[in-house]
Amino acid sequence: MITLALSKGRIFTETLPFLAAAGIYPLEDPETSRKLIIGTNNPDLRIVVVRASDVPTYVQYGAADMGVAGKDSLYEHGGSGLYIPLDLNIAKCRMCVACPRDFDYRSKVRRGARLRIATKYMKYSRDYYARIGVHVDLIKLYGSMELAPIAGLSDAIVDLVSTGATLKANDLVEVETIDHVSSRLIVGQTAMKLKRQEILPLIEIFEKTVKK
Ligand SMILES: Nc1ncnc2c1ncn2[C@@H]1O[C@H](COP(=O)(O)OP(=O)(O)OP(=O)(O)O)[C@@H](O)[C@H]1O
Ligand SMILES: O=P(O)(O)OC[C@H]1O[C@H](OP(=O)(O)OP(=O)(O)O)[C@H](O)[C@@H]1O
Repeated sequence: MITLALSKGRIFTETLPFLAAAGIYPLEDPETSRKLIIGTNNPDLRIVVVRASDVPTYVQYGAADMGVAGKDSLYEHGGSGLYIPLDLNIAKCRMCVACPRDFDYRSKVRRGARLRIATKYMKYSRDYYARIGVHVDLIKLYGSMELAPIAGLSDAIVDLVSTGATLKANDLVEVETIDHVSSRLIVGQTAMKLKRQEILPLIEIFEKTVKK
């Protein structure tokens, strides 16, 4: 039995074509079902539905053999116990710094002002600002980052941006791009050893299905 960890929403939806290429179809839709373990037409493959940021943890500890996780989740997790054999090139977005239109981010950074940054992505933010040598105070949030600068909680945010619609709707502008993000196929190191024969053919099919 192979257990695949997916988060519902865009990762689940965008992974479906890869599963279909391998002749695999989930028996239920996580958007409508409350079940967290979903069978497929292949009795040897099941899907566990977890939070996007929990996918690497399930795979690391062998509770799932494989998973699909965004580069953001993988970076925050650290990658311990994981192989990352394939960039599926799905759920594409970018990790950005954004702030209110009227906040002079560049001159504050230039003058060495200590910035308050609200984010869900503590490691990405810490490493980025350490790399460029800027002192920041990080405030950990779990969602709706765009509200923080409007509500006066922070000067700026580090968050994922795709179309830019959420920033625009909240009068924020992107001032730095930290990284380009897409989702990756991940495999647990133990699973790769013990279930190699089942996993390798799947990786091969997924690889042929990647859209460049
Ligand atoms: N607006 C977006 N457009 C495209 N891809 C995105 C976007 N936002 C996030 N992603 C990518 O899709 C992945 C899954 O996003 P999803 O919204 O399901 O989870 P999340 O809310 O970021 O995480 P969690 O549920 O663990 O808090 C993210 O890890 C990221 O890589
Ligand atoms: O640039 P955009 O296309 O507006 O996407 C950016 C938004 O997407 C993500 O949120 P989340 O996944 O929680 O929400 P979503 O369902 O709106 O994408 C991210 O945290 C932003 O809020």
